[in-house]
This record gives sequence, C-alpha cells and structure tokens, in this order.
Amino acid sequence: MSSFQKVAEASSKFPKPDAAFTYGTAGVRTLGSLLESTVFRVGLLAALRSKKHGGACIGVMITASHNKEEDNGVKIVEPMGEMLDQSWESYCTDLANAPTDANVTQILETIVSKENIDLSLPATVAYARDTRPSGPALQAALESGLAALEAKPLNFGIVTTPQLHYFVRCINSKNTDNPYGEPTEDGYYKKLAAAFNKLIEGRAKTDPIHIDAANGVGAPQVLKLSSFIGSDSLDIVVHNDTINVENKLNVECGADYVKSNQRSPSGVNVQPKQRFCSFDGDADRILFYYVSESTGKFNLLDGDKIATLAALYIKEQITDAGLKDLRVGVIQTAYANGSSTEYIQKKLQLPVVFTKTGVKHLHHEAEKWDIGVYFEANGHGTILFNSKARDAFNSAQPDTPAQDDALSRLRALRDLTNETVGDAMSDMLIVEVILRTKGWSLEQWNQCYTDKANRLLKVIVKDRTIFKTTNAEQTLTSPDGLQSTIDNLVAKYPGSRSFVRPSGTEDAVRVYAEANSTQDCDELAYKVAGQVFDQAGGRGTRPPEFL
Ligand SMILES: CC(=O)N[C@H]1[C@@H](OP(=O)(O)O)O[C@H](CO)[C@@H](O)[C@@H]1O
Ligand SMILES: [Mg+2]
Repeated sequence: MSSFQKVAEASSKFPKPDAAFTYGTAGVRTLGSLLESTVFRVGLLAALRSKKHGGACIGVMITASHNKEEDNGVKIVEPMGEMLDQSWESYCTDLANAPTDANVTQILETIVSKENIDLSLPATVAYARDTRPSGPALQAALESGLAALEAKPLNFGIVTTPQLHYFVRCINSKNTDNPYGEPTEDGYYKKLAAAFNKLIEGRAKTDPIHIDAANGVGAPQVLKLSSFIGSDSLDIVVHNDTINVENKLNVECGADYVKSNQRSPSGVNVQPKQRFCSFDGDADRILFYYVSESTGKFNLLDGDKIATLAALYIKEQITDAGLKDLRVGVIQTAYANGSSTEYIQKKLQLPVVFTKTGVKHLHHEAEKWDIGVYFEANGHGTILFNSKARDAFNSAQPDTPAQDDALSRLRALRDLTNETVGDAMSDMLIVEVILRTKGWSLEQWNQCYTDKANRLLKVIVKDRTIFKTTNAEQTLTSPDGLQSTIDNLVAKYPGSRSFVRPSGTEDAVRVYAEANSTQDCDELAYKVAGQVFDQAGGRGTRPPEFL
C-alpha cells in the first residue's frame, strides 16, 4: 500500500477541475473557484519542502495580488523568505495537473525519492491569505493538505504578502546569530516603526502621505503600522480601504492600475502639493504620484525612481560612514526606463545589471552584491544587505561622530527594509526617510531625471510559446525575422528602444517601447505591435490602433 494512503483519501475531497495549472512568475494564479485542488496539493508540497529543509518552516501565501477579485493564487516561500527555488516549480505544476488521486501520490513518491526526502522529519508551514472572497475555502484546502502529511500549521490570518515572507524568515532565523525579528504582526510593526523613528530624528515633519490601498489587505495593515509609528512622526491618510465589499479590490485603483493607465486611481482626488502613493492588492508594490501645481499634469514616480532614490541615499551614507569599499549594485529589467539606467550609471556612478522579468531573477542577482538595490518599474523591489555589509555596519570603527551617525543610519535602514521581498509599507517608509533627509518634495525627487516616453502594449497571439528571447529578454531569437523588423523600426526614431517578449503571467505577448517624445514612442509601439500581430499569428481581429 502507498505510504501516502492518507493523502489519497484527503485528496479525493478536492478533485481536480477541468483546467490546466502552471507555477509561473508569481506562483499558480487563476480563478479562485478552480484552485481548491491546487492549494490542497501545494500544502502537500510545502510539507515536503519543509522536510527537505530538515524541518525548517516554509511559507504559503494565498493571493492573486493585483488581479481581479474572482482570481486567486498560491505561492511557496523558502525558509529565508525568498520565492520557491525554481527547481521545485515543476513539481508544483505536475502535482496541480495530476488528474487522479493516485497520480498525486505517485508524484509525491517520485519527489521523495528524487530529492532524497526523509519523511520521518517534522514539517512546519506558515500561511496567510489576502482579502479575496475565495480565500477561506482555499485556506481550508491548504490546511487539509498540511494535515494529510502531518505538517504543523501556523496560521497568520489575513496579512500582506511581504508580511508572510517576513514571518517565515523570523521563524527560521530565531536561534541563529543573525535573527531577523519577532515573527508576529506586532513584531513587524515595532521593527519598522523603531527604525523609521530613528531615521527621521531631528528632521522636520512632512505633510501627510495619502495611500490608495487598492481596497486590499494593505489598508488595515498600514493603519496598524501607523499606530506604532505615531502621529507625531507621520500622518497617514488611507483611501480605497473598503475590504469586505464585493467588486472593489483593485477596481480602478491600486499600483497596477495607476502604472498601466498613468493616471490617478478613482476614489481619490489628488490636489496639487498632496503626496500620494498606491499599493497593489497584496501590498508588495508601491508607486508615488502628484499633480503639478502649475500645469495640473499627473506625474508618476515608479519603481525606477524608487530604486534611484534608494541608491542615491545608500551611496551617500556609505561615503559618510567611510565604507567606500562596499560594492553597491542596482538590478533592473528591460522595462526600466532608459533615463533611470543612464542616471544610475552616469550620475550615481553605480553599476546596473539587467535580469529577466520577475522578482525572483532580480532578487538572486541582488544577492551577489554587498548592497543590492532591485526594483521592477512596476514598483516591486527592495534592498539586500549581505553579511559583509551587515558586519561593516555593526563593527566598523568610526573615526568621527559623523561616521558614527552614518553607521547608525545604515543599521536603521537595514531594519526598515524587508529584505525578503518587495514590501509597499517598508518601501513607503524608506522613501519618506530619504525625502525628509533631503528636504525634497515629490516634485524635487522627480527632477533627478526625466523619464523617456514609454508604452507597454499587449498582443494576443495564437501561440506565445513560439516567442524565444535572449539578452535579458530584449532580443527575439524566434519567430524568424521578427527581431530584424523591430530593429529597422527602432532605427527610425532617435533615442528609442523597443522589445517583445511573451508574458509569464498572461496569455499574451508584451510590446515595450520608449522614445524621446510621446508621439515617437506611440508610433513605434503600435507599429511593433502591428508587426507582431501580422508576422507571428495574431489572434482575433487586428486591434485598430495597431499601425
Ligand atoms: C511588464 C511587467 O510589469 N511584467 C510583470 C508581470 O510579468 P509578465 O511575465 O510580464 O507577465 O507580472 C510579474 C508578476 O507580478 C511581474 O514581476 C512583472 O514585472
Ligand atoms: Mg502584488
């Protein structure tokens, strides 16, 4: 009899629907109503992953981030808070697609033997969910999966994705010489609030920060954070904070909406001089914006602007602390605005490395630096400090009081940063600290460099798997001939850039273009999109705006 008899019995309560699942850029994501069997099976896999790590706590987050409310998703978090190791993603895909309970147990057996897993080891899995209506049923499915393999369940309730990542790291680092913090919500707020209050000491208080919380989990959480920080230090005003009402989550609001539409969300009325930011539905992305006093124009400060601001501040602090030999690198993807790359390389004199799209790629590259700053243009990012940087902050001998102060600021900056993953609440406070330190408004921050005009389009094709790329996804190697068509178009617009890649999260091909003027940029983007549609099997009617 299979050693997974109990699993087979439990699995029969969660039959696989007629759907295909993939563990993609951000875990498995689809309609919440289709996900119970997948989440049950993710519970099984998380238990095995915990055993594989000798019983370390593994995380499972149930969320679909900025997707529509009916969607949901699930992803696994590694012991130090990183995304699931890529080598295990296909196990998850295989399990999710197994047609029968017998297939599920067979796949588990294969994983156990391939990975040499000692089933007698204990397993612990920490989990949480966002505010979606399908969340409770999926949580119950997850708990059944954990029970079937007798994994210890640690339920963190409704929290943001980065909070769950933080808890997992805290649990696993508790008895090491590099503990990360207290694995509780209050522990998280206390750590961030103490670091923030230290970093703003002696700085003038700013006008309130207005937050569009996307009607998601960020709304209640940032209010709790605010109570720990105290209104003497920072005034926070939360908008789009309706979390238990249908059809509100991410609807015409949130970071993804603001970035895609380049306009303020509904539900807020941005006045000149007001400082605004938007979280996404699970509060791992953040973007800032304001309206110009003179022109009334909407101005967006995206992930690239946050990365440059953070890199600028870090460079100044390590110089002031006398730690010039620390290697600081900035990690971007091909979607980073060309002006930001130029600013980092020429003005800040820091190296930039490009990776494929998806936070896990940026995160791994950032780990190679003493201090690695990574952000996707869409507002997801953080800063990583390696052991050399941490040791320097803790034990460098300052020659002057100014060096001593800079060292203590760097220690506090590290405490203010959620190094596990991009975190809207932590990133918001980092930006606030830097703006206060420099005495900058959002407008002054925005003047560091001027974004090139840019446009992101989607083309629906019959088969996006025919699109293959190289050069950090900026050059197509297939379909044949399409790249040279793109190169010829780009050559017609001075200072422009355009590339095409298949999405890892949607059934579409993405076209990105940037140029010196909006007119050039749009012309280029719609021409490239037209060529993709014509040459590479566009599906349905050719969109009329394609050129
Ligand atoms: C252009 C773009 O914004 N792409 C997004 C999107 O990936 P695609 O592979 O492009 O669908 O979703 C990812 C997960 O949220 C995010 O990491 C990434 O930045
Ligand atoms: Mg998100």
